[in-house]
Amino acid sequence: MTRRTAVPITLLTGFLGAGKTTWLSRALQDDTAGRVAVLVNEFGAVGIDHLLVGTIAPDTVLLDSGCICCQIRGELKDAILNLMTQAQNGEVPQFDRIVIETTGLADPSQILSTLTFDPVLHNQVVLQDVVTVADALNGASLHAKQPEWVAQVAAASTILLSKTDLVPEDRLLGLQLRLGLINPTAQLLDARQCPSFADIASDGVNGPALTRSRAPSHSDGTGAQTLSLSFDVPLDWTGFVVWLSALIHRHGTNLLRVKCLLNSPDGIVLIDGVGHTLHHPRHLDSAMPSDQNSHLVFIGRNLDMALLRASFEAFLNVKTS
Ligand SMILES: Nc1nc2c(ncn2[C@@H]2O[C@H](COP(=O)(O)OP(=O)(O)OP(=O)(O)O)[C@@H](O)[C@H]2O)c(=O)[nH]1
Repeated sequence: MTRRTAVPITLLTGFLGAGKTTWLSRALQDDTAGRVAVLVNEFGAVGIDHLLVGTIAPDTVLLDSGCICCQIRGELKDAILNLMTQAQNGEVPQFDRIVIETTGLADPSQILSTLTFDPVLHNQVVLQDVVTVADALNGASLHAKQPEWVAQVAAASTILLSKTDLVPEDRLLGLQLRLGLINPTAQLLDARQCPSFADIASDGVNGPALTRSRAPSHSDGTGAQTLSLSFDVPLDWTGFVVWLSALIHRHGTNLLRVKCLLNSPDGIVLIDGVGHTLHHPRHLDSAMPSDQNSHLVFIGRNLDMALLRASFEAFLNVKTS
């Protein structure tokens, strides 16, 4: 029996809303992508990213809710081993690379340790790249205060700067300097100019920065909370926009991430917010959960999530589950 060589793993990390899914979707569509299996870990009871990526890579696996780095490391290992077995049995297509997209709140050093030192995984997979997407718009202010952001930057073999189109050159230079101070060995690239896995390949000199990561470790005590709301009735758009704007205005610094996949009369719309920034809504052709419900996910710190739900329901006159 021929023994399969270890499958390379690309660990894709970056703070909430940095642009991980955007870059990954692009890389998967590149002609040189090859055969890729994707594992997505999301913070929040309702996964949205796997739906977006899943339209491109149908075998995308959503890991159960919970942070990969502290709660479900066993599940990550099982998911990898399951994938390998399924590919061997012909139940899923063969793949030459595994990409793991972590939640924006994961400290990669814990995951690196599992991938590198687990005695079973050790023979099956090899960690090839640690790619950290750093948000040029929010990186220098909002994210830099978060311990997970520092840990992600510190662990990178490649840092992909996203949203460079949204910031002036001088601000970009400031952030680049800062990133270089935290992790002087990572290669620093513009995410929009590097659309493929070949672009981000580290040269082997850097290697995954397991031992260099001295950033504070992430624990459940960071105070991050998540709220997921689902509903199946049409939404009052004007009311929703007013409510969301007020929420972001009031809680922008504590509200780390908003993601809404809405079933509207005009089709499926994705609304994306990072801190105070609300990105342009995007119409999606597919990527709707089979239940056809609308889903909202909020991630924040020091927020009263019960109050947030009550406020949404009262303002929009919608009952959520
Ligand atoms: N203008 C601009 N917008 C971007 C860029 N990259 C990402 N975005 C937008 O930023 C928002 C968040 O991007 P995602 O790719 O969902 O970020 P993420 O890191 O996967 O988010 P989480 O999984 O929630 O942590 C989306 O609305 C994207 O369209 C970029 O380079 N330029």
